Amino acid sequence: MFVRRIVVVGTGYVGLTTGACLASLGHRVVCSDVDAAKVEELSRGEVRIHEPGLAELVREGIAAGRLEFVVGSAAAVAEAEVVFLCVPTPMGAGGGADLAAVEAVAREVRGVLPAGCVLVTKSTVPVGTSARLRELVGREDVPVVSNPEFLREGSAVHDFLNPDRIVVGSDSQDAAERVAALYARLGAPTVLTDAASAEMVKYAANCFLATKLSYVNAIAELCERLGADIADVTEGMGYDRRIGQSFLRPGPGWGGSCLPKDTAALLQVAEAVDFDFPLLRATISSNQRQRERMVAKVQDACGGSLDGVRLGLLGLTFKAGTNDLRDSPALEVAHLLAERGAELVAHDPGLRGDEPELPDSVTLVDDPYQAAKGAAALVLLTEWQEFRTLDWSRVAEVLTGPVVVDTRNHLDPDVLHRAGLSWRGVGRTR
Ligand SMILES: NC(=O)c1ccc[n+]([C@@H]2O[C@H](COP(=O)([O-])OP(=O)(O)OC[C@H]3O[C@@H](n4cnc5c(N)ncnc54)[C@H](O)[C@@H]3O)[C@@H](O)[C@H]2O)c1
Ligand SMILES: O=c1ccn([C@@H]2O[C@H](COP(=O)(O)OP(=O)(O)O[C@H]3O[C@H](CO)[C@@H](O)[C@H](O)[C@H]3O)[C@@H](O)[C@H]2O)c(=O)[nH]1
Repeated sequence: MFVRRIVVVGTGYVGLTTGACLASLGHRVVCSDVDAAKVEELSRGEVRIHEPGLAELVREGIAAGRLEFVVGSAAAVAEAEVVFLCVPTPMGAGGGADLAAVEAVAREVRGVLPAGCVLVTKSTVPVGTSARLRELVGREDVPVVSNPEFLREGSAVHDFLNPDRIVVGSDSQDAAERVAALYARLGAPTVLTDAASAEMVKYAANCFLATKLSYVNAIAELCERLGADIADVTEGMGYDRRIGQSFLRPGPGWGGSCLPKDTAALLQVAEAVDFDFPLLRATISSNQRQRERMVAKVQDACGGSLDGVRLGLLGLTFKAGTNDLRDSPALEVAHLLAERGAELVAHDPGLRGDEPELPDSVTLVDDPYQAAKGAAALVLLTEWQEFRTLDWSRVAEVLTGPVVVDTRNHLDPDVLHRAGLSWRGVGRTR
């Protein structure tokens, strides 16, 4: 059954993907945002974020008359059947989730939501937020539903349309079923539960993923000390179906717009109910240590000092396939290298150079060979596919030192060795 009017508030990674994908499933969607310039661009089919297939879906939705963009939420929701909140919930003071945007929208729309309309939180919000929103909205005729989103950046459209599961929680069974029905065509396993449990699923999943990565990064360090090879170790672990092969790649630490803020938020929620959570604290502190460990690796590769040393960096985004720099481990490693006196020249295929998050200490160049030119070492920080197939002989010619530090174990050491380069990975014996 198609819904005549879905409103999606917030047109970022989650909101725009949700709006465009729901329109592609046949629903009629209005997306609203406070950013008037963005709304204008989106109305022309121009998409700023780098997500495969998203711009195409947006243009198709507009052309089919099923997707439109407006500024502000109050007017948009007047005839809505379902309203999705997809606004930011960044890390606030003390580590908790800042709910200012979610609450601002709730206040903006509470007087104009039609009777029977369902208000859905898709933003990641702490347990108890649905209950708080119900009070804030103060409308018996407007049920509140939690429907957390699990998409990954870089594969947002694919993940939305091929979800591992749909989670919908509410104290109103009827409202939860109406929201679950929107996804019926996707045929995904659906968990229908109460609002608190749905909110908890999201944090429990992200914190589990972060813990898995901190664990793998620690095992990689142990491999280095004991002479074992992390690639073989994780392959051997991953064949156990209870563990699985995914999310086992060591790196410069986990980052991005979600895992860091969500781990901090769950820790704060735990503290608020007097629950000591040393496991999660260690997950977070190990991640900070991992970044510092990568810097020590680079320093060691450069003979002990980074003062005045020129380094080429490959990648600055928090992972490949996105132009998102929020909480990027690569940026933090760059910051720590600059603090030790290194001169940094970087290339990232996802960046244009006008991103406000780019620090002054890094010069961004258009191609990887320019980043390598005159550098004492090349440091790979983000696993862009194109870095695997560089002309390594050309890289070796322009580097002043023959060293490549590969913080993602992304490159083929044999290929680099053949080009006369020395390769240093993470937790590898080769
Ligand atoms: N990025 C992801 O991969 C991802 C995945 C799952 C869940 N989430 C969660 O989804 C939420 C949104 O994340 P995002 O990455 O899409 O954020 P984003 O920063 O990419 O986009 C948020 C959008 O909301 C708009 N906005 C802010 N305040 C508004 C208001 N009052 N009214 C209307 N629009 C407003 C902003 O202009 C922006 O366009 C967060 O809670 C996040 O934790 C994100
Ligand atoms: O084997 C791995 C996998 C990931 N990472 C790093 O972990 C971070 C997070 O990666 P990923 O989870 O792919 O990125 P996100 O797009 O932030 O997605 C996470 O955060 C989203 C927002 O909550 C959730 O919806 C997703 O399910 C969850 O995977 C990045 O820095 C990656 O480089 C590794 O170092 N090794």
